[in-house]
Amino acid sequence: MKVKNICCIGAGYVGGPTMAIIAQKAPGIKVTVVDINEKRIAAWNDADVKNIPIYEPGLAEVVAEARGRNLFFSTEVDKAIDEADMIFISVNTPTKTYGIGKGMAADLKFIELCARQIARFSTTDKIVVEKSTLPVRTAEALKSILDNTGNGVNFQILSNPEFLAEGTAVNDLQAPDRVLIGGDLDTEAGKEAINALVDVYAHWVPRTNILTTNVWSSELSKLTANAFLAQRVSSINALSELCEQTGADIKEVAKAIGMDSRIGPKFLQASVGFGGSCFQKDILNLVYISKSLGLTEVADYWEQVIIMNDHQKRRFAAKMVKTLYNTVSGKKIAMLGWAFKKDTNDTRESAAIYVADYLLNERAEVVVYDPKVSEEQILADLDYLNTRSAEENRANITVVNSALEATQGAHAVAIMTEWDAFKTLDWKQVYHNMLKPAFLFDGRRLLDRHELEALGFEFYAIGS
Ligand SMILES: NC(=O)C1=CN([C@@H]2O[C@H](COP(=O)(O)OP(=O)(O)OC[C@H]3O[C@@H](n4cnc5c(N)ncnc54)[C@H](O)[C@@H]3O)[C@@H](O)[C@H]2O)C=CC1
Ligand SMILES: O=C(O)[C@H]1O[C@H](OP(=O)(O)OP(=O)(O)OC[C@H]2O[C@@H](n3ccc(=O)[nH]c3=O)[C@H](O)[C@@H]2O)[C@H](O)[C@@H](O)[C@@H]1O
Repeated sequence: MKVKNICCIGAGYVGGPTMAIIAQKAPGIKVTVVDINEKRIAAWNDADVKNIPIYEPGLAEVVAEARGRNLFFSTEVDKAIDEADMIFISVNTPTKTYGIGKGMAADLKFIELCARQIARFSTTDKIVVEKSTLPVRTAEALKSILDNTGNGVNFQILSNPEFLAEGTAVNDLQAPDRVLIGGDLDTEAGKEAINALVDVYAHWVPRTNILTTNVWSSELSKLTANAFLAQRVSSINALSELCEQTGADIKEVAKAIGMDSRIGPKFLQASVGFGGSCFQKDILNLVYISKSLGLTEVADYWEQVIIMNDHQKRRFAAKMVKTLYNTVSGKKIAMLGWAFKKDTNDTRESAAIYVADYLLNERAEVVVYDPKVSEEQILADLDYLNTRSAEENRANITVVNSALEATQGAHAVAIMTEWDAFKTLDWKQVYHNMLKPAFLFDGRRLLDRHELEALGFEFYAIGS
């Protein structure tokens, strides 16, 4: 079967970029991305392509090329479902905040709603593709809903997890290390569905890089990949603390071990802690599944990755307080960066949120600058923690429009996100702007200690 019409439910960080690339690379396929969030869809359709809702290098150009040709954004979910022969589900699967599994399990209510909607509005056979990250065996639940509530049409369910990283999404999608497709390898209809999706990707991905497995392996591989990646960050961060106590330098250690081809150099950058919408959520999900199956040791093993990450964020904030003579009360602290990594406007689970919260508890006056994150988002992130009232947050945090403005009259500066622009900042001017001694805390190992100390800064960097 040849796919002609794709619908993707969910126009977020995954659905938007993924479908834009499919539309760009397969101009013969009509791709419609739908969402219930009208504001988001309006932004995707904004006449000025610079206003699309997700900042991702190179994405606006791809959208400009395909939008209106074979790429469409719409709120008409039902219509797009019925017209499509393949439907991607790319909705959010956050950690549950209520009931059984609260704080650990993935909340699948949005997935179930999609399944029920697909069942209700489908009048022809469909291939349904899990693009969202899901607990292993979710396809079983999807199948049950689709088969029991549908109009008698046939559904094939595939798992096709997404491995893109934010900030590099376009490149990751255009040249993926691999594409993973899980499906029912035991039936002809299952194999046909798998081949249909393989053919979509084969428009630009070499067939040798398209891996097909059974559904459960595919679902579990996604959680496993994120767990391994996050584990590397927690491992290097654990050792960064040891470096600080012993005179070793985490950058030198990372380089030394990374040159071992069995270990490899990637994902060994010590930091103030990993953030992003997925690492924590997916590991918690893995821990929850393991616990549910009675695998206590497996659960404890992976939970440690999160425990270490929380420790790293707290430790960084505590170090600031200790260095500033054990009090930051009434002191102005400039935080440079709020996004969870550079080249994205996404702030979900960013370490900056937790460090700011800690400093606000210590009654600091926090000033934030991020080149891509709005004041509205920063305040919403803090309010979401519910640590204090919205009024109290607004009284003690200020968001400004430049790094230099943020550092004016500050007691300390903290680098929270590794934006390239912070590397080339006029640090001499920053020093001049600040109260003395001028404390600088580098949570990303972005700056050169010798240069900054030569300018007069009291310099602290993670892992040295
Ligand atoms: N953000 C990332 O870099 C990656 C995320 N993932 C996974 O992809 C999934 C989606 O993540 P994001 O795109 O970041 O989430 P997101 O929150 O940016 O986007 C999800 C969208 O789905 C929409 N939605 C929810 N229910 C809907 C419904 N019933 N009908 C229509 N639209 C609906 C929401 O309005 C929202 O715009 C998650 O499972 C996540 O774990 C996987 C790889 C990378
Ligand atoms: O499932 C997902 O959502 C995605 O999660 C991550 O992608 P992402 O969170 O966008 O970004 P990463 O580059 O993985 O960074 C995650 C966090 O770890 C931090 N990090 C990363 C690498 C490193 O060496 N050190 C480090 O502190 C980053 O600063 C960031 O806060 C994975 O890299 C993707 O493969 C996956 O698809």
